[in-house]
Amino acid sequence: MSDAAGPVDPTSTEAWSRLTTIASDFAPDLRRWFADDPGRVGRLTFDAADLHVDLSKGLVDDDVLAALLALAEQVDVAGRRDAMFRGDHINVTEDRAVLHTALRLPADATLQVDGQDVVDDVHEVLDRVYAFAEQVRSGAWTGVTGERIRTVVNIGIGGSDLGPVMAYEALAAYRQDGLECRFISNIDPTDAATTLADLDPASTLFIVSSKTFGTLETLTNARLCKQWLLDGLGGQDAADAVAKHFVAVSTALDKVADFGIDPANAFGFWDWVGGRYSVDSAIGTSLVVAIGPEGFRDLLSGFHAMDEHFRTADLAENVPVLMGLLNVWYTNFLDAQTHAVLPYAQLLHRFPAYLQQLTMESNGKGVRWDGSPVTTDTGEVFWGEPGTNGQHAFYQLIHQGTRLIPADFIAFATPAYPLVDGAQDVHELFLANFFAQTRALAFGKTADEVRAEGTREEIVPARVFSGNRPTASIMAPALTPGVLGQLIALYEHITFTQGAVWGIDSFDQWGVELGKQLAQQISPAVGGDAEAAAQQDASTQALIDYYRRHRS
Ligand SMILES: O=P(O)(O)OC[C@H]1O[C@](O)(CO)[C@@H](O)[C@@H]1O
Repeated sequence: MSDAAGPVDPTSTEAWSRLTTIASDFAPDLRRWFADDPGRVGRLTFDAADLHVDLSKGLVDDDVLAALLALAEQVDVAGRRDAMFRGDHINVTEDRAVLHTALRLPADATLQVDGQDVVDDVHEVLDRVYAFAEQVRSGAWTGVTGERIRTVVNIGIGGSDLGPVMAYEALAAYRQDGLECRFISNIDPTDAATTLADLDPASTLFIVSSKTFGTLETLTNARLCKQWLLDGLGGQDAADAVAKHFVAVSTALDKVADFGIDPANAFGFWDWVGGRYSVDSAIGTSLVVAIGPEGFRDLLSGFHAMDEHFRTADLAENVPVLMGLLNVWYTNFLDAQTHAVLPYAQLLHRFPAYLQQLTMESNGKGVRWDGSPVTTDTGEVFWGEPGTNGQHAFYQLIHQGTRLIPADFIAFATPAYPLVDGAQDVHELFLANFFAQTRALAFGKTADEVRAEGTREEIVPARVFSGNRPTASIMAPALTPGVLGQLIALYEHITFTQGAVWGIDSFDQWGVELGKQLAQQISPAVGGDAEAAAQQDASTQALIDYYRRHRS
């Protein structure tokens, strides 16, 4: 499967035909499959690093699995994976290597890419980030008035925000007391205003995080924050204040300097790190400040452990490959359109949002990496909320609605904050819900079972649960930095596997460009430029007109 030859069309493979045939009269019956096959759970449960993954409640039997693995062989998922790890330019439309896996290689590894040992580069920057974070954590780094830094505000959007904020929330138990991180992402001025409202400029440090350092939202927010800082400090020399209160993370260090941030206070990364794959680069600087270099090292080791599993495990035992293939089965053969991610861990409340960028910006594509149209549906709409909140909101549809919604359930044996209600361990009650939901979804409740409870016949149908609703259960001992790294890498590689099957470039994001361009073009019209307004379509003109009549 060479890039020159273009991707293999998955629908042209023998395995795809086999899957089509299987799907045509597929009648999943998890009750029977479990009853008839005592080995099912053992065969479909896997350990990858610290993650324990049970796929037995998925809609998959041995035939389906064999055909999916054959599909992976026939489109050469392993070859594409190896090309990624090697540093080949598999991001074809941007002619770039895709090497987020190099960000978590240990310092004694080597990886030559385009004539350069990238591991040296990675660790040189990591050491600088760690030294900076230690200074902030210890109080050695002070603001321009000599005050200790109490709040670090990360300014970034997309991958320069979602990863750090998700991990900051997830690892709340590992944060240093007395040092808070906040995050500004939206260009809605309300975001900056509410985030800064109760902060003291003298003890606030900003990290401007932007791969390109050209993103409108981030640069606008950075300017707002600079103004807020200078106004609040009153009379301090601007250059001195910026030097003590602003650092930057970017691949474009020249633009950082243009913004007025000293390159000595900037941490670089490389074009081979995609934004949505960058939380483990210097983009994670706010997180390093929060959890410390030791915590961040553990996070990186977790990523690396999952990378090694993905790189070396047989496809038949390879958890990201299996989960990616199952998603292809659900999407392309069983007509699933969305995928729920349901963490039974309050601290993972931003994980679904993080996965939305990872999966949907990666695989929401209509052309393959050679420019030809895709030959089948791609992408899945990822969404979710932490359990048990979701149970009291949208689980109704997952249990009894007409759509098939594969769902990943995530839980941890040990809670971050153990609490007891009287004699009852609340975490166990929480976990009982986690176990109950996947069981209910898999095995349902028949009409006879409903009747046996004495239910009136007219409402029996409403109380039946069909079952056979697929879930994957992911468990780990605890939500540590290492386990979080494994979890993120798991989903990165699931996303990779799906993209490889579909033959798409999962590492570009041209779909976000048109809206950005138009926003620049429409901006003068919003500000009252009649000529610019006249160039807009009738609907847009009318909406802008409404805004201009109603603004205060
Ligand atoms: O880090 P930057 O360059 O500011 O980009 C932010 C985000 O914008 C995008 O390029 C497009 O939304 C994302 O891929 C990226 O994470």
